[in-house]
Amino acid sequence: MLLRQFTRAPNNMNLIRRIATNAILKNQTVTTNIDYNQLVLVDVNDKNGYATVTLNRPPVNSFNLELMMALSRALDQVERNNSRGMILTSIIPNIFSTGFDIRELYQADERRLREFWSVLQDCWFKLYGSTYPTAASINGHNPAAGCFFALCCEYRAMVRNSKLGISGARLGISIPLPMIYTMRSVISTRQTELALTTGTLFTSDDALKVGLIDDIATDRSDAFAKCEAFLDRFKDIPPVSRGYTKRSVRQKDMEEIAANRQRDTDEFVRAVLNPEAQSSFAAFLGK
Ligand SMILES: CCCC/C=C\CC(=O)SCCNC(=O)CCNC(=O)[C@H](O)C(C)(C)COP(=O)(O)OP(=O)(O)OC[C@H]1O[C@@H](n2cnc3c(N)ncnc32)[C@H](O)[C@@H]1OP(=O)(O)O
Repeated sequence: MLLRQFTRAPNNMNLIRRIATNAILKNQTVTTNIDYNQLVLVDVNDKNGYATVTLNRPPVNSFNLELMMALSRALDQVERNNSRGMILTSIIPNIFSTGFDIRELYQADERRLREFWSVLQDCWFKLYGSTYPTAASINGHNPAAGCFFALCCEYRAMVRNSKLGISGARLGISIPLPMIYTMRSVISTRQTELALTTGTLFTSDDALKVGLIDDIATDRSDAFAKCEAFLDRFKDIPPVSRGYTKRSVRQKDMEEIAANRQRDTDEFVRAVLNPEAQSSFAAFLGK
């Protein structure tokens, strides 16, 4: 009960979340027969109160609408459980995520595409705007959208010999604002612009040098242990003041997206349906 009070969101952020949620309640595509609890696993460690959120869509954890929805539900669960912290990771041994499922983008149905982006926005509000401490245990390659979710966290440990970055430029996709704001919250504006306009995929050494990750790990269990050690740093910090401060740092970005959610979605649809991007997707899929 006490913990619930400590971790409650500031009122203005509740408003942002309400605006955000209302926007997607209209026109939702109904997806049936999906076991969302299996696509993203949520496990809470009783000893330290940390939740582990594990992406579980082999072979490469590509984000289709269903995986995105499962992540959104998992983040709700973490919030509801009043977890003391959260570690985002993947079940696949050497891959965190391949990013968006190209099959979701190629010759996409516009209505489903809009819903896809709307759910991504939700995930962003929930993860980037979370009050509890967050860490990403990057156990392998993480190009594109998976990198975006890892960057929403407060800390990243990545196993050596993996690559990470938001590579959309290589496919002819312009990068939407939530991704820009999120990367800019981790590295400088100059480095963000450079990374996103070149679609750079950073080696672990280069990612560490530029500040995209905080530590290099020897393997997945080392990455996970490093994430736990990061979360432990907040053990003696009162959570409510910590949460408010984190939210205040990130608030401007979220207010801007909440106020321009429709425009952000229109931009995403335009970016994905543009002929240059569509021919990259076709080439990827061997069409
Ligand atoms: C406006 C949007 C903002 C822009 C930002 C991001 C958008 C995106 O996220 S677009 C997606 C970008 N992602 C990529 O370009 C990554 C491409 N994939 C890879 O580099 C490798 O697959 C990876 C390093 C992740 C893993 O390599 P391997 O372990 O060698 O596996 P395979 O390459 O053999 O892949 C296995 C299997 O999965 C299929 N696959 C891989 N990625 C995707 C994907 N993004 N979408 C759909 N399918 C994907 C791949 O084709 C293989 O399929 P099969 O040949 O049928 O086995």
